[in-house]
Amino acid sequence: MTAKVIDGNALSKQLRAEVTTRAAALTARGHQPGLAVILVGEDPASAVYVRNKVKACEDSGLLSVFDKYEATLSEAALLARIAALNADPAIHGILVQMPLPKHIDSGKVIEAIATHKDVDGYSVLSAGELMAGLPGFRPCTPYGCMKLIESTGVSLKGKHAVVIGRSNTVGKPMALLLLQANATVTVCHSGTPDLAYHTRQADVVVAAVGRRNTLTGDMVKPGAVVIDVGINRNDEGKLCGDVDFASVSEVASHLTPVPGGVGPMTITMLLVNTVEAAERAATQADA
Ligand SMILES: Nc1nc2c(c(=O)[nH]1)N[C@@H](CN(C=O)c1ccc(C(=O)N[C@@H](CCC(=O)O)C(=O)O)cc1)CN2
Repeated sequence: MTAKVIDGNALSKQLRAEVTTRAAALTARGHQPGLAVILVGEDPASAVYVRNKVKACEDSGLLSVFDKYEATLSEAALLARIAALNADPAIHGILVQMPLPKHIDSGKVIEAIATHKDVDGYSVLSAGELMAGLPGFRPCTPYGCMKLIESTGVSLKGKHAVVIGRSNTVGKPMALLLLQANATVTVCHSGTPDLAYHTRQADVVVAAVGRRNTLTGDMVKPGAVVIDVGINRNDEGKLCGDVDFASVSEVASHLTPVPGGVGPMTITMLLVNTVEAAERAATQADA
C-alpha cells in the first residue's frame, strides 16, 4: 500500500477561501475581524510563523495588528498591552507567540487574555470549555488535525485513535477532540513502555512528540490514518516530522507530510477562530 498524502496546503486554501467570504460579510456590516499578534524576542522560527500569520490575515481581509518587542520586555509591560487589547473593540483575537523569554510567565500571560479573544484556545477556561463540550476556541494545531482527518472521509466513530504526546497545547486537546468525534482514544507519552504495542492497534495515529523517527512503518497498522505534528530537522538540516515518512507511507492509507501538512493548518485554524470570534462579537453588538 502507498499512502495518500493529505495535502495541508490544499485544504488550507479551501478553508481560507471560506474565511475570506465570512470576513468580507462581517466587514460589510462594519465589523472587520481583527487579530493582534504579539512577538517577544528574536527566535527566528517564531518570526517566520508570526510573519505568515500576519500575511494570512491580510490575504483573507482580516485586520492585523503586529506588536514586536525586544526579548527584554517586562512581564508587566506585556500584561498591560494585553489589557489594552482586551478592551479594544476592533480586536477580536489576541495571539502571543510561544515560546516567550524565560523571565516571562507564559501561564500568566495566557490567562490575561480575555476568554472571548483567546483564539489560540490556550487558556484554562478555553480548555475547560473543550473538556465540557461547550462552544469555545479549540487550540489551532489539534483543530487543524481534526480537519485533516475529516478530509480523508474516514469516519472516527468507533475507531481506535492513538495520540503520541501529552502537551497541553496539542496532545491533551487532540485526545479530547477525538473523543468528541466518538473515537476510542489512547494517549501515549515518554513514560509509555511499549509504544509500538499501542500504535499497531490504532486506526488513527497522531504523532506530537517533537522527536524524529518516533513512528516507523513497522509500528503502524495497515490502512491507518497518520497525522504528523512534529517539526524537527534531520541530519542534513531539512525539516521533518515525528514520522518516518518513507516507511509509514508503505503501510498507512493516509499520511500528512512535513512540511505541507499540519503546519499550514495551524495558521488556517487561527483565522477560522478569529472570524468566529468576530461573528460572535458582531451578533452581540447588533442585538
Ligand atoms: N501562540 C502560539 N504559539 C505557537 C503555536 C501556536 O499555535 N500558537 N504553534 C507553534 C508554531 N506555529 C504557530 O505558531 C507554527 C508552526 C509551523 C507552521 C508551519 O506552517 N510549518 C510549515 C513549515 C515552515 C518552515 O518551513 O519552517 C509546514 O509544516 O509546512 C505554522 C505555525 C509554536 N508556537
